[in-house]
Amino acid sequence: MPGQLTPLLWASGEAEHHDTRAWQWKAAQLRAAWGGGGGGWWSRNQPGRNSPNHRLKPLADKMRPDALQDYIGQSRAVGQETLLRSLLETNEIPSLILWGPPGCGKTTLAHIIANNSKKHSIRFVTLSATNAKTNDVRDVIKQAQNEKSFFKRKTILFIDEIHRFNKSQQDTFLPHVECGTITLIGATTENPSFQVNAALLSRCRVIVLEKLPVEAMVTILMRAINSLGIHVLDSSRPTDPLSHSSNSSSEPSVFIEDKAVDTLAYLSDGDARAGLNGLQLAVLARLSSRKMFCKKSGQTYSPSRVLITENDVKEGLQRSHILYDRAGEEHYNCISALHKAMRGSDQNASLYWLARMLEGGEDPLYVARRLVRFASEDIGLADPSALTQAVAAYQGCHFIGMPECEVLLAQCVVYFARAPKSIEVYSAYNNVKACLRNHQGPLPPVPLHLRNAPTRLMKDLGYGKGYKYNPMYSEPVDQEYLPEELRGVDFFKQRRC
Ligand SMILES: Nc1ncnc2c1ncn2[C@@H]1O[C@H](COP(=O)(O)OP(=O)(O)OP(=O)(O)O)[C@@H](O)[C@H]1O
Repeated sequence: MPGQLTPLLWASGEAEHHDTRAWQWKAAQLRAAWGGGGGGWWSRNQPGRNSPNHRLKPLADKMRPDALQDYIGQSRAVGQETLLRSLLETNEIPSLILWGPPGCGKTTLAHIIANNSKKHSIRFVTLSATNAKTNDVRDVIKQAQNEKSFFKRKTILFIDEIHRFNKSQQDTFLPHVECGTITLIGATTENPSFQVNAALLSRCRVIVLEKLPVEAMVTILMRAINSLGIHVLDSSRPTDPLSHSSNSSSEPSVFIEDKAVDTLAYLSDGDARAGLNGLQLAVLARLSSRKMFCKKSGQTYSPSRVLITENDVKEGLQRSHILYDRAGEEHYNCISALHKAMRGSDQNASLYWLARMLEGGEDPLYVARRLVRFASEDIGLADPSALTQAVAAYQGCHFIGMPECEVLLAQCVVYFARAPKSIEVYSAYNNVKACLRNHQGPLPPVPLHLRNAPTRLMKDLGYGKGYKYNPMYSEPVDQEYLPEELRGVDFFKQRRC
């Protein structure tokens, strides 16, 4: 295993993330790779090549298994001895919430259930909470009611990213799950105890899916590699595949180093979509740059063998990651850029970073939570109403969801960019925390005069003795409120104590 590499987080060039032109250039390169030079080989070799729009589908979608026996890993959730497995086998599907990290197989499991249910004449309807409106849910429910009463047909409603539905949207289907008009299957990357209505949650079985382990990732990648007709090169037998040019067809033979497969499996961090996208981009990039220049003849030629190396897959993974990443580095880069733009009072850039996140499918509540923090950390007492604004924006987003809530966030972001800034409270509080953390030995006792004395014994021990009750004095009271050993310390002025 490549020890020093961190999954999905190797150096990607800070400047590139913050440079729009670099971003656009990467996207253009990527598009070229998808439809460009390698496209011919790709469309002739990829799985599902006979379907009319097969060139448009990502490899991950094409490799999605249709049956449970091809579903890799996740044995704790759907292994042989599990309850869910026996329910699926007898086709008794309960309402489910599939909870797990991106690319671990939630949609795939729903797809397998859909396939199975079609065989038993059960309707399977899919909605994505990122773009479905409450009316879409109502339509599905109405149809489900008709199907149930006229044809005795059951309906399974699959809602991808169910956590993006707000409370009132989730309330729409609660009674229909309760009375059995629909069986609900929701998929979410977020903890359902916080993001799914308690009433709805109590009517669903929560299935926890895990990050796919490296071995499962290798199996998934190897299936794709085999179906693409790519040969795996055994690194224990060092031969140069490019030196053998026995291939007579015009199609190149594609090879991949075995360590490239291992590295891809490892760096995908349990996300099969990232791994398969990375593989696809590595192959396409290598194929599209296949033309070589021969110094001797002065002509270009295309070698009949192409080798995908460890570096190619890293590059492929990095490219796919930039475009599809919602849970990784790009998500943190963008929120950091938004925070800094607001801190720098640049309303223009603040709006840009906000839109870039929302358009990329970011959860609006994630952004709203950051605004609540910003209100106190960066604006603080320079404009205390900022905190109210942020909390209101958070609640508004929760009530109305995307896309309607985007303007609430935009308003709040511009308000914050324009607001006066003060870190007085934030840094004073940090000074107090540093003081407590750096303290050696037992913490100083609370001064006796500041202690409450609800019992006689406490009074006898001197609790509350000498305390001056401020409202009784017309002039400022001279009284110490810090422990004895901190006397004179001013957290608002000094950095450390
Ligand atoms: N357990 C699995 N077995 C085989 N292939 C898998 C498995 N999990 C994922 N895949 C592959 O990865 C692709 C992406 O998986 P899927 O769409 O199910 O992820 P997801 O958990 O729904 O992710 P997200 O939360 O990002 O939507 C699938 O199309 C499939 O090719």
